Amino acid sequence: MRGVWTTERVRAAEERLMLRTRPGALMQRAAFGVSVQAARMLSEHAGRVAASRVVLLVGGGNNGGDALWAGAYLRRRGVRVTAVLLAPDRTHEEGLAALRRAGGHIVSVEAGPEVLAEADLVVDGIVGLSARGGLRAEAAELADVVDAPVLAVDLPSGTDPDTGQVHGAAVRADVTVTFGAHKPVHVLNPARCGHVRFVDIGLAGELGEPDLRVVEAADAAAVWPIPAAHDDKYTQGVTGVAAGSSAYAGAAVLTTGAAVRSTAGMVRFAGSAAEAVRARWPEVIATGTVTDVGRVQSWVVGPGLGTGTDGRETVRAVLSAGVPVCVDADAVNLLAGTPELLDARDPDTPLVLTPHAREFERLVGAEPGDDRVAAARAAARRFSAVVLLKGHNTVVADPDGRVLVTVPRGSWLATAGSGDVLSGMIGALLAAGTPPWTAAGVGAYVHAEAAALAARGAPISSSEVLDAIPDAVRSVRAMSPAGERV
Ligand SMILES: NC(=O)C1=CN([C@@H]2O[C@H](COP(=O)(O)OP(=O)(O)OC[C@H]3O[C@@H](n4cnc5c(N)ncnc54)[C@H](OP(=O)(O)O)[C@@H]3O)[C@@H](O)[C@H]2O)[C@@H](O)CC1
Ligand SMILES: [K+]
Repeated sequence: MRGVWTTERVRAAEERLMLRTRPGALMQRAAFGVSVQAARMLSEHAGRVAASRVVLLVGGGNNGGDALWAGAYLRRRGVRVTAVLLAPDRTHEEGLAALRRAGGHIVSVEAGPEVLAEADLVVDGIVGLSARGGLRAEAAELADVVDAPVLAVDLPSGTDPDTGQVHGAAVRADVTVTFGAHKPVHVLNPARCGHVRFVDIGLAGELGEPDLRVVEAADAAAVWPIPAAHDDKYTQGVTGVAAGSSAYAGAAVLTTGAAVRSTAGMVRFAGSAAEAVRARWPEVIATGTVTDVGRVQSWVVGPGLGTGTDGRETVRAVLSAGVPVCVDADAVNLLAGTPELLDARDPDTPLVLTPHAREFERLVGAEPGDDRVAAARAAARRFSAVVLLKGHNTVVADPDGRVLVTVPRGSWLATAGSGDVLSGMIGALLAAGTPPWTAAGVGAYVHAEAAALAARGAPISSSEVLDAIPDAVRSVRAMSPAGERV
């Protein structure tokens, strides 16, 4: 898993590191990294480095200082560098002096549109970790006329470093160079950041435990249940699915199918859509009610269940079964309407709640808001459950405060029934004994991978996501040396 640290933690780490380094050394390391990436982009986009034109947008802080120093380094490679000063009275002095010495041009904001029109590359050094709110008017006007590729220093200006949210105007970068650590914006708003490149400034030893973690292919490969010589149909776990209704048989078929496709374990189904489930998935043992179903090692409850009395009693029965439960869709709504249902749960029974934003609002009484990580964390603590908050970024919070996020790869999952597929996958992982936080995070990762594989650039349905689960598992195992070893 890749670690992500908030602004506060990065600043504290930088302060500790600065006590042991010569003044200005960190900025120069950072800026050198920016200049290397800039040269790479110039080669790619302009076909040359020397004699190409770079425009630096320079705000009134150290982010602007980084841009100015990077400009000075680029001058050594024969690049024509022009700095546009957005806060002339607060410009980083050493950086400005370094660019001047190196032969860079300095212009005021008024000249910005003219120099930008000639640029082969624009370096965004408007604002970094101190960013608050969207771009201010002058910066916004300049950002608006940029046509050339953009390299953002630390983060695209105008995005919130800790939530990735944009309120107002913001830069859209092709490449973002981050120093010493990945920050939340880099994983929560990849659309604004473009490709994120890491520059090591020696911070690693000062950072401590990450605030967030990003799920990677290796994590999925390491935990995905793959049958070995000693396994039989029971050792990978039996998933129970309580989903669907006469009105929503499709949800039952999708949820059950996702559990079938995810592992070699067995799947049992309970509900009024048993006939439809049996017809589509002959390997499933399907019965009418939860009480008839026999032993399972996990339950998935909720998709298409309805919010009537039958649904409520199903949720109650499942929560009192003493096995891990993934609570999705209508089961989340039922918990929101009847919180006492949770009393049926033994406090030691692991629970994964998988709300989307509207379900989350019903459950918690407030929208997730800008800080979705904080919202998911608070809900996890409140319900003593893993909370998987769906959205463009899926956020998975454990009651102990740990948070996983998945980085979106397109919006392919914005299709009816995709949540049903996810809950079936998580249920199968829970049945195999995967700890709930990991099951939810890794389930979401492979779900997104399945969608990306199925889509290949065109819109898809949830059935196609479901069919692509085995390919997604193969793909994460192939991407990861850990997967090869399993
Ligand atoms: N610490 C280190 O060791 C290292 C730090 N490094 C670098 O320092 C950067 C942090 O620098 P920083 O703290 O000087 O502030 P920075 O982000 O440049 O902001 C400047 C000023 O902009 C303003 N402003 C706020 N919001 C705004 C908006 N939306 N639109 C426009 N303007 C806005 C606000 O001023 P205000 O006008 O509100 O008084 C703010 O004070 C960090 O991201 C990294 O690049 C690297 O060199 C590595 C070593
Ligand atoms: K920036």
